[in-house]
Amino acid sequence: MLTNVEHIGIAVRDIAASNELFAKLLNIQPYKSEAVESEGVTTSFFRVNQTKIELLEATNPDSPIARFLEKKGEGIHHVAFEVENIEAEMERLKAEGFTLLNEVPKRGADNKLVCFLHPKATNGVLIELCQEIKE
Ligand SMILES: CC[C@H](C(=O)O)C(=O)SCCNC(=O)CCNC(=O)[C@H](O)C(C)(C)COP(=O)(O)OP(=O)(O)OC[C@H]1O[C@@H](n2cnc3c(N)ncnc32)[C@H](O)[C@@H]1OP(=O)(O)O
Ligand SMILES: [Co+2]
Repeated sequence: MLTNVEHIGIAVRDIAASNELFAKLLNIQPYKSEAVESEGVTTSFFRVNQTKIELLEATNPDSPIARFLEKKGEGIHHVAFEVENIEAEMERLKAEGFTLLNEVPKRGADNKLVCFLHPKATNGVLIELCQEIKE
């Protein structure tokens, strides 16, 4: 079950400058900055009521964010949905014909397990599934 839009991922070239811009826009400070080495990104998170804005800057040229910026420039990169059981959702979506970009849930930012669906199978929108990691 997809319960809510957990975050909207925005690709940016300069996360320090974008932190200032979004802090002005939202009138709040980011609650977290976190690097995710496996994804070649550094992120910062702003909480906006039930959802979040995730800013993403590439930390190496092979990062998905670097390739996205090269091709499309700054902008909305993905929409992340919160799920209660990521494995069950991955199985359901695979059976429905969606293309999973990772067959096993992987560690994301903000204490989550994540999986991505190929945008070609979702009308050109990169979709991320997120499940909170309960300690
Ligand atoms: C996990 C940490 C954090 C979190 O929230 O926890 C994150 O969100 S990390 C976010 C960064 N990580 C990822 O995005 C992982 C999943 N992404 C991928 O595997 C790739 O980026 C992929 C497969 C979506 C695209 O790979 P690549 O750019 O190497 O391939 P192409 O350039 O050939 O793209 C293929 C096709 O897809 C279109 N595309 C690419 N990125 C996006 C996007 N973000 N949204 C929509 N469409 C996208 C691209 O334009 C190509 O289409 P075409 O019509 O052929 O031009
Ligand atoms: Co994300």
